Formats: sequence, structure tokens, C-alpha cells
Amino acid sequence: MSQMLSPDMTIAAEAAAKAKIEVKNLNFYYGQSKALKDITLSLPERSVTAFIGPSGCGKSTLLRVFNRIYELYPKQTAEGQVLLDGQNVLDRSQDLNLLRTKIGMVFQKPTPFPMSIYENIAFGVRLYEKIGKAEMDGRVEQALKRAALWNEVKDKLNASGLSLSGGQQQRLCIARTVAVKPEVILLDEPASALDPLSTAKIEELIDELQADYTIVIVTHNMQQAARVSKQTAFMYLGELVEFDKTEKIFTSPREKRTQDYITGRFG
Ligand SMILES: Nc1ncnc2c1ncn2[C@@H]1O[C@H](COP(=O)(O)OP(=O)(O)OP(=O)(O)O)[C@@H](O)[C@H]1O
Repeated sequence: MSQMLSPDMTIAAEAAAKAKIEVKNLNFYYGQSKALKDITLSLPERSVTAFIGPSGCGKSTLLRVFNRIYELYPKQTAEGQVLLDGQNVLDRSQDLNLLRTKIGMVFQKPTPFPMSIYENIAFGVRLYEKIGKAEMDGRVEQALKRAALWNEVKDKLNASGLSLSGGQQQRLCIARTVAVKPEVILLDEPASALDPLSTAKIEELIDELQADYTIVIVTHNMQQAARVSKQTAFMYLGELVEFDKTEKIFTSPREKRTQDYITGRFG
């Protein structure tokens, strides 16, 4: 007979069992300069985690380690482990193309390709899969619907992606990311270049996407972190100061530095 667990124990057991990404003793260097110091944290699956902290504390650096995008630049090195479903993505043998299909990324400034709305999505899919026209049409439609953009663009799929508004362009970038069926989506300040209405749409979208994806968002905006995330990591000078449920971080943080930051005493 199975043993009954109290609700609290069940939640704790589930949280422990479903880590999607586990970071262990991670250090990161720009040349000789150490930008991340012994970071250890575990990000639960199908949930939104926010990274907050003052400018230069290492939020974007940590995000960029997850899909090894830093390797596009010379003299940037990571030490330690980043486990994706238990596999260390920092292993030399890791297939980087495969890793980047599993872990998609959306940047601060919308970066649509200079091609049609349709092609913005199809282009990425073709890099990884060979599929026919009908299936591609379906994939493009599905991705645009997932990014809450379909109704606004369905009659102009051949128009340039660059003809869209900033907020629409950012949702196109999210559609492009979703279309290759990732497991994790990294968002680096995805709404900081957008107006309040577009920001609200992106936040709504993040809330919906967490049903299917593990999401990590870097944001300067503490209200945004509080609105969209379940867990929040507060970083300072390359260290992870505190990582906890978002509600706890914003109402009763353990560390004085977190308290000072969220109450606006520095940052
Ligand atoms: N390409 C680079 N070369 C050298 N140092 C860098 C580089 N990019 C970032 N750094 C340094 O690494 C540290 C962490 O930067 P990072 O961009 O990760 O911080 P952040 O918290 O995301 O900041 P912001 O909120 O301003 O984007 C900073 O001291 C920064 O100056």
C-alpha cells in the first residue's frame, strides 16, 4: 500500500524530483575576470524562475551559460556543472546544435530576421528538421498562435518581420523560439524595450507558456519578477545571494542584501 504524504511533503517531494536545470559550483570568467562565483541552484521544470539584481551582478552571464552561447566569444570560460535533465551541458562532447534546440533564447532587443513573418519561423525549423510545405504551414501557425500573434498577422504572413511593432517583433521572436520545440526558454530582459501594453502581453504569454516550458527570465523590473515568476534568484557581484519562492523573496527575504535591494536601497 502506498504511503500517504501530507500536502506540504508532496509539494516538497515534487519540487525536488522535477529539477529541469541544476547548476552546481559554477564559476564563469571573462578572460581573467571572474563574473560568476560558485553558483549552485536548481530550477524546477515547467515553471518561471526570475534572476534579479543590480546591473553587472551576473544575471545575463548566468543565463548565457545555460545554452553555451558565450562560446561564440573568445576567452569566456565556464567551470562547474550545468545539468539539463541530469546531463552536463558543459561537457565537451555536448552537441551544441542539439543543446540550442532544447534551450531557446530571446534577447532584450527584438531581433527578427530581415525576411517575411512566415520565413522568420520556417527558417529556424528548417535548420533542424526536413518537413513538407503543409506541415511547415501548420508549424508556423501553431507557433504564432502559441506566441499570441496569429490573429494580428495571419493575413500578412508574407510581410517583412521588420514591419511589425516592437512588441509584435518580440512575440515573433518568441514564436520563432517555440517553433523548434525547445524544453527551456531563456528570456533576457524580453520586455525592457517595450511599452506597457506590449509588456503586459509578453507577461501574459510567459504565464501561459510555463504550462509546457521551463522558463528563465532576467529582469531589472522587480514588479515584473514578482508578477511572472514562481522562484526568484537575487544576485550580487557575481554571487547568488538568495534563491527562494518569489513571494518569500519579496515579502520576507532571509538576507539583508536582498531586503536592501528589493526596498530600493541600492541598485
Ligand atoms: N563581454 C564581456 N567582457 C568582459 N566582461 C564582461 C562582459 N560581459 C559582461 N562582463 C562583466 O561581467 C559582469 C556581469 O555582467 P552581466 O552582463 O552578466 O550582468 P547583469 O547582471 O546581466 O547586468 P545588466 O543588468 O546591466 O545587464 C559585469 O561585471 C560585467 O562588466
